[in-house]
Amino acid sequence: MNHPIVRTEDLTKIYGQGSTAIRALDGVNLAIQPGEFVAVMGPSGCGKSTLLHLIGGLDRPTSGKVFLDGQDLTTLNDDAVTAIRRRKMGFVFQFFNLIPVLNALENTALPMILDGIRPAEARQRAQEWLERVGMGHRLTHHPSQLSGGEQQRVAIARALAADPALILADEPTGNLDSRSSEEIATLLRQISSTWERTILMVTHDARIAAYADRIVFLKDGKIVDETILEHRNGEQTEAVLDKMREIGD
Ligand SMILES: Nc1ncnc2c1ncn2[C@@H]1O[C@H](COP(=O)(O)OP(=O)(O)OP(=O)(O)O)[C@@H](O)[C@H]1O
Repeated sequence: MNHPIVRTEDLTKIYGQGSTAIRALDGVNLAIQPGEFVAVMGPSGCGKSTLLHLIGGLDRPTSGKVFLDGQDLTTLNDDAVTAIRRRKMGFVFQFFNLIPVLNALENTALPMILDGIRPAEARQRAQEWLERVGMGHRLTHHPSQLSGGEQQRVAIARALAADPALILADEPTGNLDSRSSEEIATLLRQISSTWERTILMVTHDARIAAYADRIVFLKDGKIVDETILEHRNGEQTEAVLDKMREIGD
């Protein structure tokens, strides 16, 4: 078996104290293999965002560990976690988070330039990834000149261009219509299958989750079920919906 890119060990997050304490995550053990595309689903408030934030080093657990590429993030100071986040993780958000005054190429190149990569090389890598995600014809467009689906493609190129070990996607289709959502899910599938990148995605949408290799179901902060998908092209949406009903939405 491969060495996992991500592994959590009894990951627990408690918000607040005493009688108002909320156990948002409760002893989560999850391993994600290189090149795997994993979706996390579960009812509202079950801890999906908390899990993504802890793995992404955006917040710290109450107890338990997060290993990224074998390194325990929970033992590092904030500066070291920030450096790992910048070099080893790519984030994709629901609202794209592109910089309005920069064009697609500049948005994609900026994180690399901030990380010390020469601007010419950063722009070249940015252009290559924009072409791969189907945005080669929109390099000089600004976010306001792009559709939601196109903006998300730019955000995905930006996340990939720095060659991260892990892509974390938080409701990447949450702000898109159903056609654009399926196109973005198809692109994420391709990023995993063709370019062998590792993806952890949180989603409410069973149709989108059905493009992953594996779906992990969370409830009340615990992993309660897991489904390995055979088709990975959205065809098994009904089976995912059945599982969600079984778990209780
Ligand atoms: N900063 C915080 N302070 C206190 N409680 C919090 C905080 N963040 C999250 N929670 C609580 O922790 C639990 C898990 O929240 P989380 O946002 O991880 O759930 P989720 O599954 O992502 O929900 P949704 O699907 O609605 O986005 C919820 O009960 C939430 O109210």
